[in-house]
Amino acid sequence: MDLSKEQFIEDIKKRNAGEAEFLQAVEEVAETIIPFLQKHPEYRNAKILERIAEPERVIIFRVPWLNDRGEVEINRGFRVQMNSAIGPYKGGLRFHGSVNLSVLKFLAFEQVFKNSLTGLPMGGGKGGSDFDPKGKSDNEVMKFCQSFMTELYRHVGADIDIPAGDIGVGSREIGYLFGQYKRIKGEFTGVLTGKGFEWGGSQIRPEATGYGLVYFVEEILKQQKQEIKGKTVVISGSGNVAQFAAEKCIEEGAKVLTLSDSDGFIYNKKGIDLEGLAYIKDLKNKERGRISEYAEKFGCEYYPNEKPWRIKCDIALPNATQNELDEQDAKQLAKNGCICVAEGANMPCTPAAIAVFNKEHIYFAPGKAANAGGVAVSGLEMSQNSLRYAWTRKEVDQRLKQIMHDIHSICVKYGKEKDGYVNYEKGANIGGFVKIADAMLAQGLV
Ligand SMILES: NC(=O)C1=CN([C@@H]2O[C@H](COP(=O)(O)OP(=O)(O)OC[C@H]3O[C@@H](n4cnc5c(N)ncnc54)[C@H](O)[C@@H]3O)[C@@H](O)[C@H]2O)C=CC1
Ligand SMILES: O=C(O)CCC(=O)C(=O)O
Repeated sequence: MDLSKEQFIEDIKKRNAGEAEFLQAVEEVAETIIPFLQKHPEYRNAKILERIAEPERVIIFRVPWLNDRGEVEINRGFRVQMNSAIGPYKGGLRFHGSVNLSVLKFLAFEQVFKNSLTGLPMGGGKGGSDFDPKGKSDNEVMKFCQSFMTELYRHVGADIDIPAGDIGVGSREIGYLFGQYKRIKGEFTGVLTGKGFEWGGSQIRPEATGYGLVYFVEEILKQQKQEIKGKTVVISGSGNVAQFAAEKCIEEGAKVLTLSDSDGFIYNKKGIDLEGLAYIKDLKNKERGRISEYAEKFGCEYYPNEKPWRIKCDIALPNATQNELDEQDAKQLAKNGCICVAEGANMPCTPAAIAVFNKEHIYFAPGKAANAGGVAVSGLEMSQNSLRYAWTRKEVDQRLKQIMHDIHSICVKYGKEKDGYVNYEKGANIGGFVKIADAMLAQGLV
C-alpha cells in the first residue's frame, strides 16, 4: 500500500478544515516521515501516521467565572489528548486570547514527538483556554483557574493526563489549579508539573526549557568545533523560556542583545547582563509590566511593534510564539551571517523560513527537539513525585544535560545528510516517530 504526500495532506485538510496551525504542523512532519515510510511497510500498512494525526480525544468545556466587578464572564476550556502510546498524556496549558482548537491540536501534535524524543514514558497532550491573564487581578486569575479545574479534574490524573504551564500559565496559575484539584479529589498527587518546590515541584523546572535550549545549541556548536562563549545572541520573548535561555547564554559567556514582548523589542548593544535580567524577571513575573520599561531604566534602544530578527547575530532563539519568524526574517538572518537558529517556542519559524535555513545550511533546531528540556524535567518531576523524593538542583541539571545530549544524538542519527549537513528537523521527526510507531504496532489497533 502506497502513501502519497498529496493524498495524505488532502485527507488531513478535509478532516480538519480551517485549522491552519494544525495543518502546518502535520504537513511539516509528513514532509520527512512519508519518504521514510516508503522503506517501512509495517508502519505504512498499519496507518500509523494517519492515526498519530487524529487526536485520541478532545474535550471542550464552558468556564464561567465572576470578575472583580461581580459580572459573569465565560471562556472556553480545552484539553486535546493526542496520543498515549508511550505514556499518559503530558503537555502544557496555554491561557491566551488566541487559543482555539487548531492552535491546541498543533501544540498537542508537536508534543507527541517531543515527549518521545526525551526518552521518558510520556504521551502527548495540550490544553488551555481563550482566557488571557494579562490585565487580570490575582483574584480573577484564581477564580478562573478554579472554575477551569472544576471541569478539567475529571479528565486528568497522575497516571492519566498531567498538564503543566505554557504561555500565560506560570507558577501562580499552576498553584491555583493544583489547589482546586486537591480540594475536589481530596488527594495530593502529581497531577500537574511546574509545582512549587516546597509542594512537590522539581528543582530546575522553571529554568529547564531555556537552559535545555542552550544545552542543545552547545551540542550543535560542538559538532562544528565551536563554542557559545563570545557569540552574539538575539532572543525574542521575555517570558519563562526567554528569561532562562538568556540567563544560561550570559552564564556561558555569550552576549544577549535583545528580548521582546508583543509590543516591541529592546536592543542592548553591550549585552543584557544578569542585573538587567533580574529586573526583567521581576518586571514580567511580578509587576507584569512591558519590556519597554527596561529600555527606559537601562538606557538602551527600544523598537515598538518590531521583531528583533534584523539585528546582526551569530545565534537566533525565537522564544515567543508560533509563526513569529518568516521568510524575510530568515533571509535577513542569513545575510547577517547567523549560523544557528534554535526554537525555544513551538513552531515559531514558518515553513518558508525553515526552507531558507536549509538552503543556506544554517543549523536549524526545531522546537520538538530544542525546547524539549521543559517537558523532560516535567517528566523528572513526575518520577520524583512517584518516588516521594526530591533530587538536588545539580542532579536534575545533570539529567537535563544528558537528555539534551541524547536528543541531539538522535537528531544526528536520523538527520545527517550525505554531505555532512545535519537536518535536525528530519532527524527529530523520524527519531520521535519510530518509538511511538513501534509502541502503536505492539499495542494493536487502538
Ligand atoms: N514554558 C515551557 O516550559 C515551554 C514553553 N514552550 C513554548 O515557548 C513559548 C513561550 O512560552 P513561555 O515562555 O512559557 O510563555 P510566557 O507566557 O512565559 O511568555 C510568552 C512570551 O511570548 C511573548 N508573546 C506572546 N505572544 C506574542 C506575540 N503575539 N508576539 C510577540 N510576543 C508574544 C510574551 O510577551 C512573552 O514574552 C511558547 O511557544 C511555548 O509554547 C515550549 C516548551 C516548554
Ligand atoms: O512540561 C510540560 O508538561 C509541558 C511543556 C510544554 O508545554 C511544551 O513542551 O510545549
